[in-house]
Formats: sequence, structure tokens, C-alpha cells
Amino acid sequence: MLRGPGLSRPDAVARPSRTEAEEAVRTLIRWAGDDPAREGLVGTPDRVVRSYEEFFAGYGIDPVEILSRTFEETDGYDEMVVLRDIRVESYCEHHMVPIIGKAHVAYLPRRRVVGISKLARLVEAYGKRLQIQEKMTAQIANTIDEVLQPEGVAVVVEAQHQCMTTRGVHKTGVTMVTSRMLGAFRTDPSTRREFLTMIGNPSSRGME
Ligand SMILES: Nc1nc2c(ncn2[C@@H]2O[C@H](COP(=O)(O)OP(=O)(O)OP(=O)(O)O)[C@@H](O)[C@H]2O)c(=O)[nH]1
Ligand SMILES: [Zn+2]
Repeated sequence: MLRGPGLSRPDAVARPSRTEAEEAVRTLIRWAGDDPAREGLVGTPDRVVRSYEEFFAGYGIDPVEILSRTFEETDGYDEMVVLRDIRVESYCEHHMVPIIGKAHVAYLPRRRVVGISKLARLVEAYGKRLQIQEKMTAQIANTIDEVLQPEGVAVVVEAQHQCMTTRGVHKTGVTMVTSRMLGAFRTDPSTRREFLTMIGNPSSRGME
């Protein structure tokens, strides 16, 4: 199985126990200025830890494994495959607040295709981690490129960063757009144009 940098799980880090994680939440509640022992907050550390299991589920998913089942019986299909408007829920690694947006993923198959849900699962595997958008965009594209070895891969992510809306600079309605084009999407302007037309022009669209 292919293993490139950033393709599989990060090196195992010593994971604290669940009790330690809950205690850390109590510390943050005290830091916020409240009493973790009061009725409304007693169950909160447990809920936060369970929420973290969802928010960061990507660390338990092997992105390479997701793409490992492919289909070769395509009757020679060699046109672009595009999955657009895949919802992205990620978490900014600087402030640990949500990054919410959409990903558009395309590839030009070389002999084999992958089940289309797997592209959305791949976005999920990298999204549900602490991220910066550039890295997440590159990881999605690089994994498809290395595992499927297609003629080309294109990934565009459009997202809003809550670290810019609910704190800090407090700018709402700002969308960050990142892209990574590989193979034909990078070298052939008409392939790139076809992809950008299929997803619409990201810079002119609102984030529904
Ligand atoms: N390039 C990039 N920057 C990000 C992303 N998510 C958050 N940031 C930025 O990361 C930067 C961290 O900057 P710092 O100066 O270290 O942190 P800070 O003092 O909290 O910065 P402010 O957000 O400006 O208040 C900020 O400019 C964030 O807007 C991302 O996905 N990509
Ligand atoms: Zn941030």
C-alpha cells in the first residue's frame, strides 16, 4: 500500500485518558470564569469530550484506505469526474474554532475510478482534524494523486474561518479560497477551465 508524507495518520501521540481530558475542560471552564461544579456545567466535560471525538474523528481514519477500492470496468471512461459542494467542517489549528465551507474535488481517471462517496469521505478524513486550509487542500489532492495515479487532480476549498468572525479581526462574509491542481489540471489550461466552469467561479459565489 502507498504511504507518502501526510497520507496516513500522524505519528501516534501519547493520548491522555478520558478523565484527564475531562479535567482539562473543567480547567478551561474555571479559566472562563465559571464554576464547573454548578448544576448546568457538571455534565459539560463529558459532552465536550464526546464532541471532540466527533470533531477530530479524522485522526482515526486512514485516508489511503478510503481510496483503496477502485473499479476498472468503466468502458474506457476518461472524462473528468467532479464532486462539487462537499460540505467541509474543519477546525483551525491556531484557535481550535470551526472552519466551515465547501470542497470541490475532480480527477481525470486513468483506467480506474473510485466510488464517488470516497471522495467525500476523504474530505471528511482531513477535515476532521486541526488544520490550516492550505494544508487540507493539498492533502486531499496529494492523496488522490498518489493512490489513484490519475491523469490529473483538482481540489478547490472555499471556507469561512470562525477565528476571523467570532474573535480577532471580526470580519464576517469573508471566504478563503484555496486550490491545488495537479497533472492535466495544472498543465492544460482548457482542462483547468472546464473544471472551474463546472464548479462555478468560487470567487463570485456566496457561501450558502
Ligand atoms: N493561512 C492560513 N491562516 C489561517 C488559517 N486559519 C487561521 N489562520 C490565521 O492564522 C493566523 C494566526 O496568527 P497569530 O498572529 O499567530 O494569531 P492571533 O494573534 O490570534 O491573530 P489574529 O487572528 O489576527 O487575532 C491568523 O492570521 C489567522 O487568521 C488558515 O487556514 N490558513
Ligand atoms: Zn484560527
